[in-house]
Amino acid sequence: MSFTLSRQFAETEDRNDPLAPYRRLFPPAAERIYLAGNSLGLWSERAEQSLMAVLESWRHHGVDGWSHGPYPWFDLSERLGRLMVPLVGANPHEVIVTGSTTVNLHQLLATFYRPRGRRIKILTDSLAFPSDIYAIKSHITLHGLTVEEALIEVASPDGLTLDENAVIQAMTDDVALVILPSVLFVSGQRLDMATLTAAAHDRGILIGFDLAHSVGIMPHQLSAWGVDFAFWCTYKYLNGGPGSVGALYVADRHLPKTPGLAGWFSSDKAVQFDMAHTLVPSSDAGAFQIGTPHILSLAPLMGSLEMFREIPIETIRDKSLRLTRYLMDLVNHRLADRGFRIVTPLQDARRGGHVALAHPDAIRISKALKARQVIPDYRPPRIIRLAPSPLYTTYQDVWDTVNHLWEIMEYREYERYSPEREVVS
Ligand SMILES: Cc1ncc(COP(=O)(O)O)c(C=O)c1O
Ligand SMILES: Nc1c(O)cccc1C(=O)C[C@H](N)C(=O)O
Repeated sequence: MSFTLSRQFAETEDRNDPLAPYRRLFPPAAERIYLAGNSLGLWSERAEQSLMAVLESWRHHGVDGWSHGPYPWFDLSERLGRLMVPLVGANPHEVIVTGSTTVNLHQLLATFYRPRGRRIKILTDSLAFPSDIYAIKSHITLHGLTVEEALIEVASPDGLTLDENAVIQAMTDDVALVILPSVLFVSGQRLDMATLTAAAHDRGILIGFDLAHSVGIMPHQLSAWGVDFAFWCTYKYLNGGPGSVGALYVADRHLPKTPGLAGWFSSDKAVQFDMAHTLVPSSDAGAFQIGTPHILSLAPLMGSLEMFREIPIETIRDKSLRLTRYLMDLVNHRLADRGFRIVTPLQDARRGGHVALAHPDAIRISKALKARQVIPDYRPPRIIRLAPSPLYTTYQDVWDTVNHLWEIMEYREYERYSPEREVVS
């Protein structure tokens, strides 16, 4: 066995890892091998500290917490938006922390989907996250159109990945809007957002991306690529906690813009408390907020985003790629002939932060991993997703995971588990 496949290699990599000190800030990472950070990132001490600070501010200041204390709540969404700017490659006024992935997509569809004449269609893909499809269908029907006439879901050649050329070919002159994921949630394929954006614009089509599976794990250049809008969550690689507030980006050239769904937090902050019945929308992305920010669901994110302020996103991407490459190498060498197939693209530029393994016994293997305190998740069709999170996953975690898989297969341990799905996974 070559040195790179040995556990000593993993130990050496961990010793040389510039992000190693951050793992100590995530105590649960030492209690199990947590590889579900692409679903819900782990609790950190920093997140707890900022949550406690907000609770203390509420206790101490009451209603004055909106304007007093270490983190006044009134413009917290804007300030957190600015912390997010380096992660998505935008200008500060283009980003706001608000809503959730799905709610933000509703807001952006309400704002940017304007079917006119022949251009009535929304182009998306057959592998998109279901919530995005439900939101898109809602807006099509709200416009009095049928899904059959106005939705294009580009087919996948293999049920797991997309061919970007096929997506571009589907950008016909009846398409008004393209909505795509940056990284496919099952296979982990990363789409070429720059090329897709240029192709959409060449054809006079607006384009927006769901960044749920790429934010916090890789750099983006939304402004430079010319993306019209984007939306994402903060509870995966950004570790904001369950249900933490999401975020969105709207390109400068679309600002100022009246939001499709307005509320009093869409207001220009200088006049919001005039309580007038005519909305004066904020001139920046803050206009796409609706009601009172969910401060308790923003609070942990403040502490969590401090870590991202300290670390260049390129350093995170570098470790992420090294971890996933190492994982795939180990799977190829140690689990050959065990029925696994890596469905995530092997090229660095074409994959996101997780590795997806197809196996006929994926559910039972996932359960056997969990029983060994290794936390993956399962997604149809027969996919085990493994997401190393650079702030807290070690190379030794990766080596140990593959070793657990080897033992589970060697001793047929997975046969002890039922193939029934769990309700939430
Ligand atoms: C790609 C993608 N889009 C949308 C969602 C829905 O996010 P939310 O439930 O926060 O609206 C998720 C995750 O749940 C997701 O992974
Ligand atoms: N948002 C989630 C939830 O509320 C419960 C369980 C899982 C989730 C997820 O985020 C799953 C995730 N979007 C996925 O990639 O499958």
